[in-house]
Amino acid sequence: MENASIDSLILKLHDVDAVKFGEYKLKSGMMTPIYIDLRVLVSHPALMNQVSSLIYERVQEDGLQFDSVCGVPYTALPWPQSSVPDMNCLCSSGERRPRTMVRTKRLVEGSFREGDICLIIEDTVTSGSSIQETAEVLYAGGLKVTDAVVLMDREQGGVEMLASKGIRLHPIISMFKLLNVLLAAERIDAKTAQSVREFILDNNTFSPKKENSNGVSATKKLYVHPLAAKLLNIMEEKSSNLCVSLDLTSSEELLQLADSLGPLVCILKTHVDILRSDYTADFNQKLQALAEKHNFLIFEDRKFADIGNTVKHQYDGGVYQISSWSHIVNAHVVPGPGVVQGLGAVGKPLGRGCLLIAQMSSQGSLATGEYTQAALKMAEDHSDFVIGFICGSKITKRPEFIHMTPGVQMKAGGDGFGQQYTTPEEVLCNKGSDVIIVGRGILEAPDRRTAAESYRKCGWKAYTKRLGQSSQ
Ligand SMILES: O=c1ccn([C@@H]2O[C@H](COP(=O)(O)O)[C@@H](O)[C@H]2O)c(=O)[nH]1
Repeated sequence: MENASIDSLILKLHDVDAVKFGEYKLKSGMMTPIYIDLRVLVSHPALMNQVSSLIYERVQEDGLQFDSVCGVPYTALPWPQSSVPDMNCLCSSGERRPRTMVRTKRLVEGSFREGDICLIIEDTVTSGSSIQETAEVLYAGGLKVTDAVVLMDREQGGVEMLASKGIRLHPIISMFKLLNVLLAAERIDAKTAQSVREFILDNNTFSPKKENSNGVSATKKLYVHPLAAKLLNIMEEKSSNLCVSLDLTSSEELLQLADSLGPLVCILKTHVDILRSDYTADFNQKLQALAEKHNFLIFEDRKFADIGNTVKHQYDGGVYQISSWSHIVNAHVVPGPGVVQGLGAVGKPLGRGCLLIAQMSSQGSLATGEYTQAALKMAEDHSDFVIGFICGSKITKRPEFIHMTPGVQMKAGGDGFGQQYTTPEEVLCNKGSDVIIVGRGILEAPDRRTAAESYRKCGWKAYTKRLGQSSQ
């Protein structure tokens, strides 16, 4: 499915007022700053044709197998006829029909055989409950439902809720994509886009997530990668969400500092390729021993960015043999999913985890908008290896992913080479990140240990404040 056709559709939907910003009430009673009203499409046949083509494309691209199609009443009720014209189209009598009609009419209209698979088509999904209600009616009629296609996913838990009921949702437009396109076209300003993003992230309707929304305790979280669970346990045990970035050129100095700061950090980050000639293979073993002694994870900030086969070798072999000693590595998403697959081939059997670089702290970074969303999608598709993100702010409420933010110092500012610093409070309380990554804020301090302790204290206080817990 071409990005350009989705982008053009989003702009046209905005033109015809199918996307509105303001104060609106959803079916559930929830107030929302954005409302999607696709009923207007009946007055715009050309636009409806474009929607139908995109639905058809999605059906083909995702290889969906089904015997008949059913639209969710009322807006999407006629959509199957135009979207999948050669298919047997059914109509279900859902909750929204008057009761008398339900009693007097068949629940499912159209011809079908018991056990047929019916594809559901919907206009907009918030919680997924309308698709679920339609599916119930179809089940009662003897049909099976495995998949549903939706034009607009508000990204408020519908995908997860339906997945929990055995229905895969295939969205064409997602809320974050829509906001990015409208923002890029200057149809909305950055403030509006941000407030809608925050609303969406704060109003997830899928209850298992709500139960885990604090996310502070590994034991409270579902579906967490074992390494992410270990990290969350370390954070709680040590009251630390500080990742220290030891960007030093001497192995000896690095190891000494690791021993000194080890008790204060949950992660120790390295750039092993900046070490000078005093690097020897036993550096890896010594660092591992310190990680055991002080209970921290090692994160080699290698930022892999090549095709799968190459990163596999870079991770596993070469001078540094990174996979043998680093619990966590990271990767740019620019090569596509092959980079995660290549790293995963090495890292998964070793129980390692990967962070995807969804955003960067440097000025003028190109890792924004759609790129960030692509990183999120890649993480979702590889959650058996990806444990979270390098990012400036929380990009997903999915509890299995940990957000780690570099470019942190006690005072906001920069370094003259494009690095941009934000304070721990801003990153953890306002941007919703989980872990702060601090390098020169500690390395250039007159007393590194005292500085690290200040960052630990301040970081943990801000994090626990956000989670509504008391700091220790
Ligand atoms: O977007 C990014 C990604 C990685 N980094 C790395 O974090 C540290 C930050 O060091 P400071 O001294 O605190 O600036 C460094 O190792 C970077 O390579 C980043 O800064 N931004």
